[in-house]
Amino acid sequence: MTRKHTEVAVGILLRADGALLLSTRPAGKPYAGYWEFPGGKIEAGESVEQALRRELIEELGVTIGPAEVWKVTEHDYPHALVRLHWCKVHDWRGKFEMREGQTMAWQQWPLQVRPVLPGAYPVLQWLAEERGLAFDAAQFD
Ligand SMILES: Nc1nc2c([nH]c(=O)n2[C@H]2C[C@H](O)[C@@H](COP(=O)(O)OP(=O)(O)OP(=O)(O)O)O2)c(=O)[nH]1
Repeated sequence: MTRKHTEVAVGILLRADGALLLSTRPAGKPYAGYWEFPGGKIEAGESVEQALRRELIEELGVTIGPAEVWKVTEHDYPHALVRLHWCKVHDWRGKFEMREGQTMAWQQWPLQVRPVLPGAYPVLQWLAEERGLAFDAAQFD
């Protein structure tokens, strides 16, 4: 039987100084406590951009400006087969509030947080390559 994909919108929030935003997965979700990029499941009828805007208001209290899909990846977890639609985001407004009890961290390279969701490894690899840096996924398990 083929598994149905769960479509997910994910935001790579990039600060002017190059730092990117990661946050921890809230208690009660699969992989609770793992670091991830903010985002969540796309609901019926939503575009990636709409889903991302809604999720970031729900999770972080910030409203993002324009967001275009940069990469699409897939990851097969025991709990779900996910298709991740990654958007780089440079503009947002509002004050960050952890509305789901998570922790957030602006990270410069090399990233300091562990563990990171494995579904985010390919994008971390591309982001590192853009900066001419090496990325070793094994360090983030
Ligand atoms: N947000 C986010 N999800 C990711 C990343 N990498 C990755 O594999 N995923 C996967 C984990 C989950 O299976 C899925 C996101 O679903 P979720 O459960 O966090 O979404 P949600 O907030 O809409 O959840 P829900 O409570 O409404 O069910 O995507 C990432 O960097 N960020």
